[in-house]
Amino acid sequence: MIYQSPTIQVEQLEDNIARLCFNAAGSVNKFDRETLTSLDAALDAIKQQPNLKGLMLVSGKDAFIVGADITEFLGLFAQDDAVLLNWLEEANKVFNKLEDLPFPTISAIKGFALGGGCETILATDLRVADTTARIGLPETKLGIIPGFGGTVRLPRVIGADNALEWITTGKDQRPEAALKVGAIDAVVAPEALETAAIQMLNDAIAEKIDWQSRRNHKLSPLTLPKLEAMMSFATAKGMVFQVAGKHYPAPMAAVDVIEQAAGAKRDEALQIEHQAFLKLAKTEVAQALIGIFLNDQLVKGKAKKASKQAKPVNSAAVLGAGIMGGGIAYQSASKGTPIVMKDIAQPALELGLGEASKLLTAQIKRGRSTPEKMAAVLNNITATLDYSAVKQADIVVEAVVEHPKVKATVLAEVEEHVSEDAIIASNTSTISINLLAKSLKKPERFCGMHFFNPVHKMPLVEVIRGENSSEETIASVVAYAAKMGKTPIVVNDCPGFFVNRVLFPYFAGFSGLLADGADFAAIDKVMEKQFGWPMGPAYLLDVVGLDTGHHAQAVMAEGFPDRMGKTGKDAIDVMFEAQRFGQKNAKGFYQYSVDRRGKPKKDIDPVSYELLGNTFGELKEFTKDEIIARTMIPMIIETVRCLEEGIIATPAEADMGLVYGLGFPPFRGGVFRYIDTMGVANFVALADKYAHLGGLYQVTDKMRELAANNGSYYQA
Ligand SMILES: NC(=O)c1ccc[n+]([C@@H]2O[C@H](COP(=O)([O-])OP(=O)(O)OC[C@H]3O[C@@H](n4cnc5c(N)ncnc54)[C@H](O)[C@@H]3O)[C@@H](O)[C@H]2O)c1
Repeated sequence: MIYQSPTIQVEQLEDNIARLCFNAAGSVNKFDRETLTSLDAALDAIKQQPNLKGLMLVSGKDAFIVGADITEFLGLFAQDDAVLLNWLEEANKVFNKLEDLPFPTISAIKGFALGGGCETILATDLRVADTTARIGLPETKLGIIPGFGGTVRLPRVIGADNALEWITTGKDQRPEAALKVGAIDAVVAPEALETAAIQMLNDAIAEKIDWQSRRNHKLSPLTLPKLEAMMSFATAKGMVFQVAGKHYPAPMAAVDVIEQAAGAKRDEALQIEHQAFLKLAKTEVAQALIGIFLNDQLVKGKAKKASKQAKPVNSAAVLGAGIMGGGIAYQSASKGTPIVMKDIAQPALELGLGEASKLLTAQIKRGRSTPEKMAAVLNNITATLDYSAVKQADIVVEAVVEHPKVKATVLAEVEEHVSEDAIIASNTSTISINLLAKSLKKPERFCGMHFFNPVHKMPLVEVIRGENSSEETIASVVAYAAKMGKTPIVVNDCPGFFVNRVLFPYFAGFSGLLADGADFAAIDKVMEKQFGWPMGPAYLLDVVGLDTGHHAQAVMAEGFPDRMGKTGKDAIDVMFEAQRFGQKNAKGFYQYSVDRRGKPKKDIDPVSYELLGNTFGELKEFTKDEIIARTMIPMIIETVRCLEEGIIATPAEADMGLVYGLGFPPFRGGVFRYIDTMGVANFVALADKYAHLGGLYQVTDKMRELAANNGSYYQA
């Protein structure tokens, strides 16, 4: 044994080859500080070993190295520039040490080699992957750029154009794609990985492969003719701006760094990378995106824990084959849980199955599925008008029309037909879970399972705990949602549950602005372009449907009369009364048509201005800040109330619910990250300026207390 630590072991093989194995104690290898220090020491030990002729890097896990330890990032990035720069320089010395060894080196890659893992393999002279490998630099997705030499080595290995694409998109690559651009030198079967790597290393040792000139190429400036360089970078910048947009600066910074460092040798190029990294690491966007990554891990961890307590769900049933029922059936079937879809009307069943076929056909067209897979998914859906097929279901999801009496009847009926221990869940969006539970003999087996439309696209599922829901019921529904590929978040029962409870105050803020003469299209523009929502509130209401919105608003007003009770007619009422229901009947705030290529089109409609003008008078101008404050403050305060009342368990889950359920701009990280970034005291001061607008603008006592104590919702 040449070297041993809890994360790395180095042994000497025949032919004077050293085998360095990353093998941390946990389930994966990642680059935390301990592993970096260990790698440094291992390389020193290797350098001191006489007679070595080559080094092979391998992993003792299913994956090579999944990346840097992101849990260390927020704490690290909060430190002074000098500390952060020192960390970068020390880490890069280790990678340079690996690159500068006096003999050829090779990486044998299986599974993920991402971020720091990818930067490790780039520091060796040769790379062999097996068919399970996934290679890439995802850092820009976290609002930063690669910091361990990725922006320097990758363009020198695979060319500027390819590297720009890899780094700015952050996507991981399959081995065939990596081989095609020269990121790796061979792809082999998993069982042949180490043998193939040793063979290639021996070829290099025997000078059959010119590893020295490959290495020199990595240490030198990028060789690009001037005109070509200008074209590459200009094209990349145009593309990046279009895709990432102004709110996501990291991809553009990556292009700049590669361009600036193109004429430099390795060490100078690395300095350019360090400086850009330092700047990005301090941005609010990086904090928000890293926060989202960590929150996502937390939510996934909770789902994983729940699956240990869950009852296995081998077959499911959905009642109602409408928009939601059809979507739920498709999602369950395509993720491998057979499902019975029951309705009371044959045409509804045909519609539900038709929707599933449409989605599957689209996937085949995009090359993401095959006719065989499509047949298998459709075979997993049994459409029926009869309850008897529901008998063997482990879980039944009720998704019939949104009517308390109909749902009560259907729930009581289904309980008569299912097995003793089957779980029953409702996809209601507005009816109290505690109220619906009253129709069941065994309310402990019941909870809410609130999907979002369209089911196959929207990642969130709210799992709603009623006062009688058992923990096993909740755990089983959470596990089933996760098995369907969704992100489940558990909330307690209240009007609107979590997502709609915080959405409607935002709509109320929007309606208030319109009542004071604001232009809805101007509001949408600010909320989309400035704040970053995928749709502004008027457009969102059109998509949700103003009939649905009108109904849900009434439920919220009844649930929280002090804050959400209405005093007069608002913009939603005006649209509803004029039967402008939104996209569904082509008229809402906007008007909708289909363009020549068959794509849906949205236009300004003078009629809606006339209707609103008749009720609220002349249009007035509002500043961007006023628009953002008046719409966002009610949503933010209501989110805080949900946390204080225990409707949602943690700021992390609330923020993920907002990002996944409503498309809250990821670069802002969610409501709690947004307040923390602004400073709780600053937020309270801002809300106080608008307190005269009513109960939705009144901050809670606890918020005031937190502001006074200089506190925050997240701990760094
Ligand atoms: N559409 C959305 O955006 C959305 C989002 C989240 C939740 N939801 C909720 O999902 C549920 C269904 O909504 P939808 O939009 O799919 O409605 P929908 O009108 O498209 O479908 C309802 C289906 O239920 C069927 N049905 C009626 N009575 C039945 C019975 N006794 N047994 C079996 N089937 C019966 C109808 O034939 C119809 O096919 C509602 O509770 C709704 O609030 C809807």
